[in-house]
Amino acid sequence: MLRNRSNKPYHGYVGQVPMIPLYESLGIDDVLSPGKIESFTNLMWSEGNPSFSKSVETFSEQLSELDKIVRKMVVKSLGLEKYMDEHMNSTRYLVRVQKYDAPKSQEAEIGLTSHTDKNIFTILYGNEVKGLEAMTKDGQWIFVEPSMNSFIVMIGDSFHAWTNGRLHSSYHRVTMAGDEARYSIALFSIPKPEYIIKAPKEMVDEDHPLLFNPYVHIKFMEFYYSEAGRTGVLQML
Ligand SMILES: O=C(O)CCC(=O)C(=O)O
Ligand SMILES: [Fe+2]
Repeated sequence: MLRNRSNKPYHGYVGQVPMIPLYESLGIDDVLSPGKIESFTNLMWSEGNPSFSKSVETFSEQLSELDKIVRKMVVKSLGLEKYMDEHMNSTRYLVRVQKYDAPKSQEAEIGLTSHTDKNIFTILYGNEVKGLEAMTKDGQWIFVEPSMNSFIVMIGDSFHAWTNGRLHSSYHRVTMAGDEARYSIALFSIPKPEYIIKAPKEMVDEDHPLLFNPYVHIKFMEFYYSEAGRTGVLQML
C-alpha cells in the first residue's frame, strides 16, 4: 500500500491514521491521462490487473461525464455561460477507492471525521453498507440511504469559492456500525495545478462581497494540512 505515495495531500495511500482507524484508501491522480491506471495497477500487483484497470477506467470515464453534465447545469443556472469553457477546462480527476472496516465493538465508531471536500465536485458510489452522513443547514446529521442505483454528488470548497459562496460545500462524515465493511469509490474534480480560482465578477456585488482572494488549489491544500491549518478550526480531513 505504501507504494501508492503522493506528495500531494490525500492523493496517495491513506490509512493507519490513529484518529480514523477503520479507514483505508488508495488514490489514482489525473486518472483520465493515458497510462495512469496501468501504472497504479502495475505498482499494486506484480502482474498488473487488467480487470481492475478496466473497471476503474469505465467508472472514471462515465462519472467524469456526469460531473461535466452537473457542472454545466450549475454554471448555466448561475448565468455564467461565458466562463463555461474556462471552468470546464480548469479541472482534472482523482479517483479514490476507500474501505471502512466494521467497528470492533457493538458501538458505532467514526469512519471518517466531519469535513467538507476541498475540490470542485465529488461523485461518490458506495456498497450497500450505511455509513455516510451529511449535515443539514440547521446542523443535524442525516444518514444518506445507500443505493446501488444512485450516485451522490457533492460540492467542494473550491466551487464554493469560485461561485463566491452561492453554492455550499456540505459537511459530511462516515459513521460505522454493524459487522459489514463499507466500500466506496469517489471521483473528485480538482482544479489543475496552474489554475487560479477567482470568482467571476458577476458573482461579486454589494450584497455579495468577495469572500476569497484568488488562490491556487494546491497552496490551499498545503496550508490546510499544515500545522497552522490543523491547529485552527480545521479538522483532520
Ligand atoms: O466513503 C464515503 O462515503 C465518503 C468519502 C468522503 O467523504 C471523501 O472521500 O471525501
Ligand atoms: Fe468527503
